[in-house]
Amino acid sequence: MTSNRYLTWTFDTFTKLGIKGPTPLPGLGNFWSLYKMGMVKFDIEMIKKYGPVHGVYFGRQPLMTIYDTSILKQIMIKEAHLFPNHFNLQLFAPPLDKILFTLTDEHWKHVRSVVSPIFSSGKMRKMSDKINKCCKTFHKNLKVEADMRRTFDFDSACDAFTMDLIASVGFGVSIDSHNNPNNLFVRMAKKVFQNKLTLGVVLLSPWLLKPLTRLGVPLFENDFIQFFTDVINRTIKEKDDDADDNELDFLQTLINAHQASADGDNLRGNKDLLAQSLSFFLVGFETVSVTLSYLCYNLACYQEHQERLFKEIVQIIGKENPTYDSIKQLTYLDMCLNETLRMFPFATRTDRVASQDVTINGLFIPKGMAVGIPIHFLQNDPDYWPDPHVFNPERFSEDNWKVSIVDPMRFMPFGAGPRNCVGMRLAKMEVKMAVVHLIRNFRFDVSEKTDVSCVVVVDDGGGGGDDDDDENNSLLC
Ligand code: HEM
Repeated sequence: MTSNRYLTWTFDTFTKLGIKGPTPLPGLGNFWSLYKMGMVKFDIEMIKKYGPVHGVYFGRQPLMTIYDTSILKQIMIKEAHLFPNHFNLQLFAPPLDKILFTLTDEHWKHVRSVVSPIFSSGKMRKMSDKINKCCKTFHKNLKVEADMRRTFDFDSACDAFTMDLIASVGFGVSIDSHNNPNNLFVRMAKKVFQNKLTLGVVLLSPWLLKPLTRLGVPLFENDFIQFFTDVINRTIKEKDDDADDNELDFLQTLINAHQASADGDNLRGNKDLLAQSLSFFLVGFETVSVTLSYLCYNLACYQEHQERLFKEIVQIIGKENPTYDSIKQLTYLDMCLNETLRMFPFATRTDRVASQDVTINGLFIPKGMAVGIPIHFLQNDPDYWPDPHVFNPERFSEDNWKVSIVDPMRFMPFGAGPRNCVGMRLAKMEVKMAVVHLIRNFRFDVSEKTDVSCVVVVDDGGGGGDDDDDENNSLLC
């Protein structure tokens, strides 16, 4: 039985297609096993047990997990027009139901074409100053900890840095959230991820969300939405037509794009505008923070790679502020970042939905079927990546990448095809510029006190970065 966009729940959906999978629980699908094991382990177990194409029930939605990269290439790239949308759990109430990630078909195409130029290389170049400013605040805050030689939570420091970035790059607001946790912007932004009740519902029975939302229980608190609606309305009102292009933040650029067409309908109304601005928080905050944190952790664990990276940074960037163009020369940094994204991709999986019945490489995929793409296991399968848990940036050296038979579908931390991550360029630039500022000033080491999130920066890296004139920077984080 097929509905307009999704397949409806029937126990024999996969049996009819001749596809194996774990037995679902009535009403919960395979949620219980998924909840117990976590997404990554669940994917690995299911692939081992039921093969590279198998069926699971994600709540009420049958979902075909596909691990075969030749089929994935067709779905995500070559035949992407047949799989234009994400599987939308319809978690979000307005206006968040309009964020790019959840939009579908023509509406998605339209908004993506408006949003994409915001992430062009030209625009990225103009972002450098703002990012450097946030990096310097980050460095200053870490130095305080270093001077006191105390252990602290590096993840939280990365969160604060990323929050400053979003406020500055996204909304043109300059903050230091590490030292001002009670700042209104910081408090409102933190509310994004704080509604525990509805998050619990999302995990256990997502289909309850719609009725709950109708009863007035939103996924996100209303004052958060109201705060950002006011920011946007104020910015529209105060729009400065003579503003220097370098000064434009994303919100202002979006507003310009919105108002560029004669009918003002480039983004369909302020709701689209609000949604795209808010999506900076939903998709641009934790992704960058976690990636930066893991990269520094890897460098702390593998001192020889940190040393090599330090030398590259000192040689190529020296004391200068890094820029969009200068960081392109940091090939070893690129390798280290890629290897981190391979080991710890923020999105452990992504998905697509078939818009019509289609047969790919002999596999029949009915209209409305959701296809699950297990990014984490594709990038960590020991049969393909030897010693996948070892941080080995050499895997991404130009020579190895060229001569080895690396299948590009086995490295897709930002997804693939027309529906890939629109913010990839910005994300990579933010992480790399932060690493330049940190590594030339500090040396990261693993703390003996804690295992994962804390690293110890024992001394000034000796790179003499411009961030600080003092010698002997020492830091525990
Ligand atoms: C290291 C950081 C990041 C990672 C690993 C990441 C990863 C991803 C992935 C895997 C997807 C799904 C792609 C697919 O299904 O093919 C995605 C989509 C998306 N990302 Fe990112 N992302 C990051 C940072 C950002 C940032 C900084 C922004 C914007 C400020 C952003 C905006 C988006 C948007 C808007 C989409 C939806 C695109 C669409 O549906 O057209 N991401 N991201």
